[in-house]
Amino acid sequence: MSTGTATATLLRMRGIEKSFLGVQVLHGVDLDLRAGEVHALIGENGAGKSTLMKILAGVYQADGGTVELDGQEVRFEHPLLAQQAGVSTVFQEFNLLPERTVAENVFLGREPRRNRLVDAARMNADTAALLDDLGLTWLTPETRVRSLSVAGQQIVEIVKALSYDARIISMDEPTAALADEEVELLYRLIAQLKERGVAILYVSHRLKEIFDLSDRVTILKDGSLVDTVPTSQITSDELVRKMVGRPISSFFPDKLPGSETGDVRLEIQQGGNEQLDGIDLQVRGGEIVALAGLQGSGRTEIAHALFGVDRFTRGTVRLDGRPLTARTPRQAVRAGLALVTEDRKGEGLVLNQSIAANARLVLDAVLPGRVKQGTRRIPGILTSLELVSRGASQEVRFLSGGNQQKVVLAKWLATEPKVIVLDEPTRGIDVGAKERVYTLMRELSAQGVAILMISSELPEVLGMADRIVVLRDGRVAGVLTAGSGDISEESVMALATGHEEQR
Ligand SMILES: Nc1ncnc2c1ncn2[C@@H]1O[C@H](COP(=O)(O)OP(=O)(O)OP(=O)(O)O)[C@@H](O)[C@H]1O
Repeated sequence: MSTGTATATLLRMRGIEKSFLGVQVLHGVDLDLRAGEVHALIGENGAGKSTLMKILAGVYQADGGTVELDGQEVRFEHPLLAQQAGVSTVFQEFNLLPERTVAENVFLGREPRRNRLVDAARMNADTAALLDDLGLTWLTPETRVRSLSVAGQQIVEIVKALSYDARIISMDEPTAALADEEVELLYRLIAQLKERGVAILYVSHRLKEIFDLSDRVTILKDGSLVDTVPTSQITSDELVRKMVGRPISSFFPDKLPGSETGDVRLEIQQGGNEQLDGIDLQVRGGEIVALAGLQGSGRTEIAHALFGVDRFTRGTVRLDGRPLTARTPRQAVRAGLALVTEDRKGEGLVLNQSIAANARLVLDAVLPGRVKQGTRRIPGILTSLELVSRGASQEVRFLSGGNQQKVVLAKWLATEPKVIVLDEPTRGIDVGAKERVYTLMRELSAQGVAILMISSELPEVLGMADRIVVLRDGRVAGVLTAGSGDISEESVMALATGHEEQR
């Protein structure tokens, strides 16, 4: 136990100020980190979380305020200086070299040498010792990073941080790309880091994680500090109110009055290819059908096969009764499909172009005849998504991650699709904006759009879907209907894992 160190303040940030291009985004923020604590940092999209984290990491320089480490004022002019002082950051985009091994990545730029040559044996042994210490014996120093899962790569980043004797590790939405079982692994690793007295600064939009993991939570709003509180002393409603500035009453909005389920718009009969087999699926106009399942169960593969990214080699797909044979995404869009993917790295957004230009990207590229009409809808869509920006002419690279995701959504909604496939539509989006996305889904349903939603967040699946199609190993493991009584997180998981018989 590290109770002796649990209260020692390692890091003290005071009055941190930061402006970009003359616009102030941090207004005198204070933050303390104690040894052995998980300190959550939360706030709406654009609140300034990443900026504060990057100042701590030496990526950005603060315009004002002070940072003290162990009571000594420090100023990290470069990320390497922060790292050498024991302050490491695990960003969402990893800084690993995929073709090199785990050990080569951990010791990149400071390889142990013997007679001027890299001492690979020692490097591997030192890495093995670090892995061993954390009980990560399934990971070997000689493994090439490219062959690792996202979780594996994240672990390499954490091991690298520890090899620098990190006493502070910041994590930016570390579970965003992890499967459920990998999240468990991360939780265990975080518990071990705490035991060692490492302070963890944890940015996440998932409230469950904040309550599962954190000892204290700091809330930012519009670049200002709202509060820092022990997590055990705040309810999730209070937390949301401090963050969004208003209570969120019914998180999942009810169906709009007059919403009716119409004819079948999308139908897959016995769809199959290398990954999928015997997929039967129907989505009616006005209906929201969720695809649930573990990562690799075939959820995204169905979306890709529908959208012409991949293909069904068996079975038939119909859209409004007519056979759909999209061989390319372009054909799929023309037929009336939209596929909104979780797009965090800006794939599909042209980062150095404006919000306005990005929002009409699909219209311009694929639906020239509808540009005028579609473009008119864009401002309304962006407003309802609560986009935080300095106007439609702002380049998207200057938007926060969550706000970039909203532009991706807008780009697809502007095409007025008949069938919309939403792949993890609210990942990285704050709670207030999530509510807006759900309301928007209800509005689209009321207009007769058929919605196919892929989501790893079971509360979202249960809160929004009329039917849940649970996949396992590329097949439909079962279909659950909303309001039928047998529907719960457990029943979905039981189907997804194949453990239904054991319950
Ligand atoms: N390099 C930059 N240049 C200009 N403005 C920037 C830059 N980086 C961030 N901003 C602006 O600073 C503000 C805070 O952004 P930041 O990325 O810190 O938010 P965040 O709280 O991490 O949001 P999210 O939850 O969406 O990731 C936003 O208004 C953003 O547009």
